[in-house]
Amino acid sequence: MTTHKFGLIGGGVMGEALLSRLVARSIYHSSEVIVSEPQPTRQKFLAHQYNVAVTGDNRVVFSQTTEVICLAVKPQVFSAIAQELADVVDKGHSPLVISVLAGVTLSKLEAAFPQLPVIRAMPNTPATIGAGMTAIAPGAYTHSKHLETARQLFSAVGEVVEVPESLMDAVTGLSGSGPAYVALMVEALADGGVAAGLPRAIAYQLALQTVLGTAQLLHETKLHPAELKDRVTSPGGTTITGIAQLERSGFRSALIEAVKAATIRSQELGK
Ligand SMILES: NC(=O)C1=CN([C@@H]2O[C@H](COP(=O)(O)OP(=O)(O)OC[C@H]3O[C@@H](n4cnc5c(N)ncnc54)[C@H](O)[C@@H]3O)[C@@H](O)[C@H]2O)C=CC1
Ligand SMILES: O=C(O)[C@@H]1CCC=N1
Repeated sequence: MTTHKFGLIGGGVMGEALLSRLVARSIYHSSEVIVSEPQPTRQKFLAHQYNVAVTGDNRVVFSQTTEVICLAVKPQVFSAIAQELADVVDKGHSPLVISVLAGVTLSKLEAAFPQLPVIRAMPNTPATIGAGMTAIAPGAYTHSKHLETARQLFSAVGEVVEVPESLMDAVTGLSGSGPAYVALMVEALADGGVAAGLPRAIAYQLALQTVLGTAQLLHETKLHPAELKDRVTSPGGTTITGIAQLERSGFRSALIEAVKAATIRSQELGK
Protein backbone atom coordinates (compact mmCIF):
# COMPACT_ATOMS: atom_id res chain seq x y z
CA MET A 1 0.00 0.00 0.00
CA THR A 2 1.15 3.55 -0.74
CA THR A 3 2.01 5.39 2.47
CA HIS A 4 2.74 8.98 3.40
CA LYS A 5 4.35 10.42 6.51
CA PHE A 6 2.13 13.50 6.75
CA GLY A 7 -1.58 13.62 5.99
CA LEU A 8 -3.60 16.83 5.88
CA ILE A 9 -7.39 16.73 6.09
CA GLY A 10 -8.67 20.07 4.77
CA GLY A 11 -6.51 22.05 2.36
CA GLY A 12 -7.87 25.55 3.06
CA VAL A 13 -6.18 28.67 4.43
CA MET A 14 -4.66 27.17 7.60
CA GLY A 15 -3.92 23.78 6.06
CA GLU A 16 -2.06 25.43 3.20
CA ALA A 17 -0.19 27.79 5.56
CA LEU A 18 1.23 24.75 7.39
CA LEU A 19 1.74 22.63 4.30
CA SER A 20 3.61 25.33 2.39
CA ARG A 21 6.11 25.87 5.15
CA LEU A 22 6.60 22.20 6.06
CA VAL A 23 7.42 21.38 2.46
CA ALA A 24 9.56 24.52 1.94
CA ARG A 25 11.56 23.73 5.09
CA SER A 26 11.91 20.06 4.06
CA ILE A 27 10.28 18.87 7.28
CA TYR A 28 8.37 16.67 4.88
CA HIS A 29 9.22 16.10 1.25
CA SER A 30 6.30 16.59 -1.17
CA SER A 31 6.25 12.86 -1.89
CA GLU A 32 5.67 12.18 1.83
CA VAL A 33 2.49 14.27 1.99
CA ILE A 34 -1.14 13.53 1.14
CA VAL A 35 -3.98 16.05 1.36
CA SER A 36 -7.73 15.46 1.31
CA GLU A 37 -9.84 18.30 0.04
CA PRO A 38 -13.34 18.16 -1.50
CA GLN A 39 -13.09 21.22 -3.79
CA PRO A 40 -11.70 20.22 -7.20
CA THR A 41 -10.18 23.66 -7.84
CA ARG A 42 -8.35 23.53 -4.50
CA GLN A 43 -7.23 19.96 -5.20
CA LYS A 44 -5.71 21.00 -8.52
CA PHE A 45 -4.09 24.06 -6.99
CA LEU A 46 -2.50 22.16 -4.09
CA ALA A 47 -1.25 19.32 -6.31
CA HIS A 48 0.24 21.79 -8.78
CA GLN A 49 1.67 24.25 -6.24
CA TYR A 50 3.19 21.77 -3.78
CA ASN A 51 3.49 18.60 -5.81
CA VAL A 52 1.72 16.58 -3.08
CA ALA A 53 -0.71 13.68 -3.44
CA VAL A 54 -4.31 14.88 -3.31
CA THR A 55 -7.57 13.00 -2.77
CA GLY A 56 -11.21 13.77 -2.10
CA ASP A 57 -11.41 10.88 0.36
CA ASN A 58 -10.49 11.54 4.01
CA ARG A 59 -10.42 7.79 4.66
CA VAL A 60 -7.54 7.41 2.20
CA VAL A 61 -5.55 10.05 4.08
CA PHE A 62 -6.20 8.36 7.41
CA SER A 63 -5.29 4.88 6.15
CA GLN A 64 -2.19 5.91 4.20
CA THR A 65 -0.58 8.23 6.75
CA THR A 66 2.03 6.71 9.03
CA GLU A 67 3.28 9.60 11.21
CA VAL A 68 1.12 12.72 11.57
CA ILE A 69 -2.43 13.48 10.48
CA CYS A 70 -3.35 17.15 10.70
CA LEU A 71 -7.04 18.04 10.83
CA ALA A 72 -7.60 21.51 9.33
CA VAL A 73 -11.30 21.58 8.48
CA LYS A 74 -13.91 23.95 9.91
CA PRO A 75 -15.06 22.90 13.40
CA GLN A 76 -18.60 22.67 12.00
CA VAL A 77 -17.70 19.65 9.80
CA PHE A 78 -15.75 17.80 12.48
CA SER A 79 -18.55 15.44 13.54
CA ALA A 80 -19.27 14.45 9.92
CA ILE A 81 -15.59 13.65 9.43
CA ALA A 82 -15.45 11.68 12.68
CA GLN A 83 -18.37 9.55 11.45
CA GLU A 84 -16.81 9.11 8.03
CA LEU A 85 -13.52 7.91 9.55
CA ALA A 86 -15.08 5.71 12.23
CA ASP A 87 -14.53 2.39 10.48
CA VAL A 88 -10.93 3.09 9.41
CA VAL A 89 -9.84 4.26 12.85
CA ASP A 90 -8.58 1.13 14.55
CA LYS A 91 -5.95 0.11 17.04
CA GLY A 92 -3.61 -1.33 14.42
CA HIS A 93 -2.82 2.06 12.95
CA SER A 94 -1.80 4.80 15.35
CA PRO A 95 -0.56 7.99 13.74
CA LEU A 96 -0.36 11.15 15.81
CA VAL A 97 -3.51 13.21 15.19
CA ILE A 98 -3.04 16.98 15.44
CA SER A 99 -6.15 19.14 15.31
CA VAL A 100 -5.99 22.87 14.64
CA LEU A 101 -9.77 23.23 14.93
CA ALA A 102 -10.99 26.15 17.00
CA GLY A 103 -12.99 24.99 20.00
CA VAL A 104 -13.01 21.25 19.37
CA THR A 105 -11.94 19.67 22.65
CA LEU A 106 -9.50 16.86 23.30
CA SER A 107 -12.35 14.79 24.70
CA LYS A 108 -14.27 15.11 21.41
CA LEU A 109 -11.14 14.38 19.42
CA GLU A 110 -10.33 11.35 21.58
CA ALA A 111 -13.88 10.05 21.22
CA ALA A 112 -13.40 10.18 17.43
CA PHE A 113 -9.90 8.67 17.56
CA PRO A 114 -10.09 6.22 20.49
CA GLN A 115 -6.77 5.55 22.20
CA LEU A 116 -4.80 7.42 19.55
CA PRO A 117 -2.27 10.08 20.47
CA VAL A 118 -4.03 13.40 19.87
CA ILE A 119 -2.74 16.95 20.21
CA ARG A 120 -4.94 20.03 20.10
CA ALA A 121 -3.05 22.92 18.51
CA MET A 122 -3.84 26.53 17.69
CA PRO A 123 -1.50 28.06 15.12
CA ASN A 124 -2.05 31.34 13.26
CA THR A 125 -1.68 32.49 9.66
CA PRO A 126 1.79 34.11 9.98
CA ALA A 127 2.86 30.44 10.03
CA THR A 128 2.91 30.83 6.23
CA ILE A 129 6.12 32.86 6.48
CA GLY A 130 7.57 31.12 9.53
CA ALA A 131 6.38 33.85 11.91
CA GLY A 132 3.51 31.89 13.42
CA MET A 133 2.52 31.45 17.06
CA THR A 134 1.22 28.03 18.01
CA ALA A 135 -0.02 26.69 21.33
CA ILE A 136 -0.26 22.94 21.82
CA ALA A 137 -2.10 20.84 24.41
CA PRO A 138 -1.49 17.08 24.65
CA GLY A 139 -4.20 14.46 24.94
CA ALA A 140 -4.36 11.44 27.25
CA TYR A 141 -2.52 9.02 24.94
CA THR A 142 0.33 11.28 23.88
CA HIS A 143 3.88 10.55 25.01
CA SER A 144 6.87 12.86 25.06
CA LYS A 145 7.87 11.71 21.54
CA HIS A 146 4.48 12.94 20.22
CA LEU A 147 4.87 16.30 21.89
CA GLU A 148 8.39 16.48 20.48
CA THR A 149 7.03 15.79 16.98
CA ALA A 150 4.39 18.51 17.35
CA ARG A 151 6.96 20.96 18.70
CA GLN A 152 9.30 20.22 15.80
CA LEU A 153 6.50 20.58 13.26
CA PHE A 154 5.16 23.89 14.59
CA SER A 155 8.67 25.22 15.28
CA ALA A 156 9.14 25.09 11.52
CA VAL A 157 6.35 27.65 11.20
CA GLY A 158 7.18 29.93 14.15
CA GLU A 159 7.13 29.93 17.96
CA VAL A 160 5.52 27.17 20.05
CA VAL A 161 4.17 27.12 23.61
CA GLU A 162 2.57 24.27 25.52
CA VAL A 163 -0.53 25.16 27.55
CA PRO A 164 -3.14 23.20 29.46
CA GLU A 165 -6.16 22.50 27.31
CA SER A 166 -8.28 24.78 29.52
CA LEU A 167 -6.41 27.77 28.00
CA MET A 168 -6.80 26.82 24.34
CA ASP A 169 -9.95 28.89 23.75
CA ALA A 170 -8.20 31.98 25.15
CA VAL A 171 -5.22 31.25 22.89
CA THR A 172 -7.64 31.07 19.97
CA GLY A 173 -9.18 34.42 20.89
CA LEU A 174 -5.77 36.07 21.15
CA SER A 175 -3.11 34.66 18.81
CA GLY A 176 -5.36 32.49 16.62
CA SER A 177 -7.64 35.37 15.66
CA GLY A 178 -5.10 38.11 16.42
CA PRO A 179 -3.65 38.49 12.90
CA ALA A 180 -7.07 39.78 11.80
CA TYR A 181 -7.14 42.38 14.59
CA VAL A 182 -3.66 43.56 13.65
CA ALA A 183 -4.56 43.65 9.94
CA LEU A 184 -7.60 45.76 10.82
CA MET A 185 -5.36 48.10 12.78
CA VAL A 186 -2.94 48.50 9.86
CA GLU A 187 -5.84 49.24 7.53
CA ALA A 188 -7.34 51.75 9.96
CA LEU A 189 -4.00 53.51 10.54
CA ALA A 190 -3.59 53.86 6.78
CA ASP A 191 -7.15 55.21 6.54
CA GLY A 192 -6.24 57.74 9.23
CA GLY A 193 -3.21 58.78 7.19
CA VAL A 194 -5.39 59.22 4.11
CA ALA A 195 -7.87 61.26 6.16
CA ALA A 196 -4.93 63.45 7.23
CA GLY A 197 -3.94 63.99 3.58
CA LEU A 198 -1.37 61.26 2.80
CA PRO A 199 -1.52 59.40 -0.52
CA ARG A 200 -2.90 55.86 0.04
CA ALA A 201 0.27 53.96 -0.91
CA ILE A 202 2.47 56.02 1.39
CA ALA A 203 -0.09 55.86 4.21
CA TYR A 204 -0.16 52.06 3.92
CA GLN A 205 3.64 51.78 3.90
CA LEU A 206 3.91 54.01 6.98
CA ALA A 207 1.20 52.05 8.82
CA LEU A 208 2.63 48.63 8.03
CA GLN A 209 6.24 49.48 8.81
CA THR A 210 5.19 51.18 12.06
CA VAL A 211 3.39 48.04 13.26
CA LEU A 212 6.21 45.75 12.08
CA GLY A 213 8.98 47.95 13.50
CA THR A 214 7.23 48.37 16.85
CA ALA A 215 6.67 44.62 17.18
CA GLN A 216 10.33 43.96 16.32
CA LEU A 217 11.51 46.63 18.79
CA LEU A 218 9.42 45.15 21.61
CA HIS A 219 10.58 41.66 20.69
CA GLU A 220 14.28 42.45 20.48
CA THR A 221 14.65 44.87 23.40
CA LYS A 222 12.15 43.09 25.70
CA LEU A 223 10.90 46.59 26.62
CA HIS A 224 7.55 46.60 28.38
CA PRO A 225 4.94 48.10 26.01
CA ALA A 226 4.17 50.84 28.55
CA GLU A 227 7.86 51.82 28.63
CA LEU A 228 7.97 52.06 24.84
CA LYS A 229 4.78 54.16 24.89
CA ASP A 230 6.39 56.51 27.43
CA ARG A 231 9.49 56.89 25.24
CA VAL A 232 7.37 57.96 22.24
CA THR A 233 5.22 60.36 24.25
CA SER A 234 6.74 63.86 24.47
CA PRO A 235 5.20 66.19 27.09
CA GLY A 236 2.45 68.28 25.50
CA GLY A 237 3.20 66.59 22.17
CA THR A 238 1.37 64.78 19.40
CA THR A 239 1.47 61.22 20.79
CA ILE A 240 -0.24 61.97 24.09
CA THR A 241 -2.91 63.83 22.13
CA GLY A 242 -3.42 60.75 19.93
CA ILE A 243 -3.44 58.43 22.95
CA ALA A 244 -6.01 60.56 24.77
CA GLN A 245 -8.26 60.21 21.72
CA LEU A 246 -7.67 56.43 21.61
CA GLU A 247 -8.67 56.21 25.28
CA ARG A 248 -11.82 58.29 24.64
CA SER A 249 -12.68 55.90 21.80
CA GLY A 250 -12.18 52.82 23.98
CA PHE A 251 -9.21 51.41 22.04
CA ARG A 252 -7.82 49.21 24.84
CA SER A 253 -11.26 48.13 25.90
CA ALA A 254 -12.14 47.23 22.30
CA LEU A 255 -9.13 44.90 22.06
CA ILE A 256 -9.76 43.35 25.48
CA GLU A 257 -13.40 42.74 24.61
CA ALA A 258 -12.45 41.34 21.18
CA VAL A 259 -10.18 38.69 22.75
CA LYS A 260 -12.84 37.83 25.33
CA ALA A 261 -15.62 37.57 22.72
CA ALA A 262 -13.50 35.41 20.41
CA THR A 263 -12.61 33.16 23.37
CA ILE A 264 -16.30 32.66 24.11
CA ARG A 265 -16.97 31.92 20.42
CA SER A 266 -14.20 29.29 20.48
CA GLN A 267 -15.89 27.69 23.51
CA GLU A 268 -19.21 27.70 21.63
CA LEU A 269 -17.69 26.05 18.56
CA GLY A 270 -16.64 23.12 20.74
CA LYS A 271 -20.18 22.43 21.99
N1 LIG B 1 -7.58 30.67 9.28
C1 LIG B 1 -6.91 30.82 10.42
O1 LIG B 1 -6.28 31.85 10.68
C2 LIG B 1 -6.89 29.73 11.43
C3 LIG B 1 -7.74 28.64 11.34
N2 LIG B 1 -7.70 27.66 12.28
C4 LIG B 1 -8.59 26.51 12.18
O2 LIG B 1 -8.31 25.86 10.97
C5 LIG B 1 -9.47 25.22 10.49
C6 LIG B 1 -9.65 25.57 9.04
O3 LIG B 1 -9.84 26.96 8.93
P1 LIG B 1 -9.51 27.72 7.58
O4 LIG B 1 -8.32 27.10 6.95
O5 LIG B 1 -9.52 29.15 7.90
O6 LIG B 1 -10.81 27.36 6.74
P2 LIG B 1 -10.93 27.08 5.17
O7 LIG B 1 -12.40 27.10 4.86
O8 LIG B 1 -10.02 27.96 4.40
O9 LIG B 1 -10.40 25.59 5.04
C7 LIG B 1 -11.14 24.45 5.29
C8 LIG B 1 -10.93 23.51 4.12
O10 LIG B 1 -11.55 22.27 4.43
C9 LIG B 1 -12.18 21.79 3.25
N3 LIG B 1 -13.24 20.87 3.62
C10 LIG B 1 -14.56 21.14 3.78
N4 LIG B 1 -15.22 20.01 4.11
C11 LIG B 1 -14.29 19.01 4.16
C12 LIG B 1 -14.35 17.63 4.41
N5 LIG B 1 -15.51 17.04 4.70
N6 LIG B 1 -13.21 16.92 4.37
C13 LIG B 1 -12.02 17.50 4.07
N7 LIG B 1 -11.90 18.83 3.82
C14 LIG B 1 -13.03 19.56 3.86
C15 LIG B 1 -12.69 23.05 2.57
O11 LIG B 1 -12.97 22.83 1.20
C16 LIG B 1 -11.55 24.03 2.83
O12 LIG B 1 -10.60 24.00 1.78
C17 LIG B 1 -10.62 25.68 11.36
O13 LIG B 1 -11.01 24.65 12.21
C18 LIG B 1 -10.06 26.86 12.12
O14 LIG B 1 -10.62 26.93 13.41
C19 LIG B 1 -6.80 27.67 13.31
C20 LIG B 1 -5.93 28.71 13.43
C21 LIG B 1 -5.94 29.85 12.56
O1 LIG C 1 -11.87 32.49 12.87
C1 LIG C 1 -11.69 31.32 13.24
O2 LIG C 1 -12.62 30.68 13.75
C2 LIG C 1 -10.32 30.69 13.10
C3 LIG C 1 -9.75 30.25 14.42
C4 LIG C 1 -8.64 31.19 14.71
C5 LIG C 1 -8.48 31.97 13.49
N1 LIG C 1 -9.37 31.65 12.60
